[in-house]
This record gives sequence, C-alpha cells and structure tokens, in this order.
Amino acid sequence: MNLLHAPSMSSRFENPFLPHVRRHVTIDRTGRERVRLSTPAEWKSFSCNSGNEFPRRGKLDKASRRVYAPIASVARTEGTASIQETDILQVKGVTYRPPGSDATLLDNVSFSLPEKSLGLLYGPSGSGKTTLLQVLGGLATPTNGTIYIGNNSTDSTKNPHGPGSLSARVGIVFQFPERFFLTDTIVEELIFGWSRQTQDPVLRQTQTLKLQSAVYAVGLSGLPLDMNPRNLSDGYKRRLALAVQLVRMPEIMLLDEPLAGLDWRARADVVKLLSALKKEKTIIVVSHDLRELSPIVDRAWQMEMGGVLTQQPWTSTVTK
Ligand SMILES: Nc1ncnc2c1ncn2[C@@H]1O[C@H](COP(=O)(O)OP(=O)(O)OP(=O)(O)O)[C@@H](O)[C@H]1O
Repeated sequence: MNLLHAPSMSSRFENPFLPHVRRHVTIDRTGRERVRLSTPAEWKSFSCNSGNEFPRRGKLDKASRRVYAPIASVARTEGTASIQETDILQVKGVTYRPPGSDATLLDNVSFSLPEKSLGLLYGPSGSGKTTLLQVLGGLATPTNGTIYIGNNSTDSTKNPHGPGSLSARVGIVFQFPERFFLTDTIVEELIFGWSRQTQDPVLRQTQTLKLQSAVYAVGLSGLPLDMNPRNLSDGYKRRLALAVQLVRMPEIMLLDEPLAGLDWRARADVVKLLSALKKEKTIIVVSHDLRELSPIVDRAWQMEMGGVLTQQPWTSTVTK
C-alpha cells in the first residue's frame, strides 16, 4: 500500500447527534478520509467508519486544525471524492403520474437544496406537495426526471439514485406522525425494524450509539425510554417521530406539516428543534405556517395546482 497516512487527529464532535463522542480522523495523500468514533470508557470502546465527509474547520480544536489544514488543501487540489463539504439535493425535471392514471401530479419539477439547510415547500391543498415528498423519499417512482443526492452541482460523476437507494438516504415524517406509533415504549418505537438477532457487538454498539444520538438530538434524553409514547405531550410526540427517522441516520429529512395540530408552545418548540437540526441535516418542510418557519428557512418553493413548482425569493414570500 503506497498511501502515506497523515498523523491521526482527534477532535471532540461538537454536534447534537453525537455528544461526548471523540472523532479520530486520518487522511491519506489521495484525500481519502477515515473517521473513527469512540465513546467514553463507560460506554465501552467502539469504532466505525463514518463516511468521508471532511470535518469542518470550525469543529476542530486548535491543535487539530494545525495538522489538518495542509492535508485538507492537498485533498482539495487533487479533486478526490472526499471533497464533499457541500452535499446537494438536486431534482431535475421530475414528472409524476400515478401508475394507471393520466393525472399529472408533478409537472417537470426542478430544484436543488444545499446541504445543512432548510427548504420550505408551500402551496394550496391538493397541489402535490405530499406527492413530491413521496417521490423524494423513494416511495413513488418518477415518471420522468432524476433525483440526485449529489456532491456538488458540477460533479459529473454523481449517479442518479433509484427509489430503493433514496429511501435509505431520506427520512420522511408524515403529517400527524404520532397516529402511526406502533409500540408501547419509546425505545421500541425507535428500534422498530432493527434486527434483534444480530450477535455482532460492533453493529449492536453502532445501533446503540445511533439511538442515543437521535434521542439526544431531539431532546428526549431526560425521559425514561420505557415510557409509553402515547403519554407524551403533543410536542414530544413530534420529537419522537423525528427521532424515529434520525435513528436511521438519513442524509435528508422530509417533514410534512410538522407544526400541524400543535399549540403555540409546542409549535415554537418544534421550530427551535428544526433550527438546531438543520445544522446537521438537510431538511425539506411542507407547511402552511410560513411566518413561524420564516426565520429558519433558507430556500422556498411554491407548488401550484397541477404540480408546478416555482422557487420564491424568500424575503418577498414572508411578506405575503
Ligand atoms: N394515486 C393517485 N391517483 C390520482 N390522483 C392522486 C393520487 N394520489 C394523490 N392524488 C391527487 O393528487 C393531488 C395532490 O395530492 P397531494 O396530497 O400531493 O397534495 P398536497 O399539496 O400535499 O395537499 P395537502 O396540502 O392537502 O396535503 C390531489 O388532488 C390528490 O387527490
């Protein structure tokens, strides 16, 4: 192996998803990055590869920055796949007609969204907003067009993702998600669908860490995990519904009317939570609550009847 490994770095992970986790980064001369995560001793030692995203400079401590800066610049100039600081969702010319129907629910929809930002999708009832979320989440296959979860807009090597791969990379929280809780405890709700058979300790520890991270990220860590989710307040039910998706570690979160049916206090709470989440996730929200969401919206689109999407300058949107 002719790769010269740079010194390993360690920096505390300053994000709400992985509290108390130390991150050890090694980057070879080709710019390929290996990330090892380790938890404090009381959680037992564990490590895994966690993709190839560059750590952002601001997240590294001073010593790590000194080591990291020259390595990062080598990686960037060599143009490797590790240069993924600006992951983008790109939707190009997507049309959707349900199988066996002539109705066009989405008509040549195109848009993109930068990583770690929040896009707002609004429009009249029946215009096709939920349909678009279903297509983005891989629950329906576009009749035409392509959806990319790409690296950047000029990267010609990125591949379109079929519905199967989309559903693995996208988490959808439908309207009134608490109506679909299936189990009698918070923890069962979170791990629903996980294999109970696995004896692989690394996989088990990875799953445990994901669970802890999701619970912490939505502010449920103070609650007993054996609590019945139906006994949670409305706002906390929404938090749990978000955690159910976050635990799958999706790259993009799609939320259909996350404020619907909540009182003012819970609504403000959810807006605050989304504001924190978008520091780590790319989020698309379908909502009619433009004013409440406006402070955290980075990009906005209006869906018109017939599934026609137009991007809106956000400043003019909020004054409507
Ligand atoms: N399988 C289907 N076949 C035909 N039409 C459908 C199908 N599914 C949904 N529709 C229609 O597509 C249109 C768009 O529905 P969709 O639920 O996406 O709208 P929406 O903008 O999310 O509405 P709302 O704000 O009320 O949730 C509606 O007129 C709906 O009746």
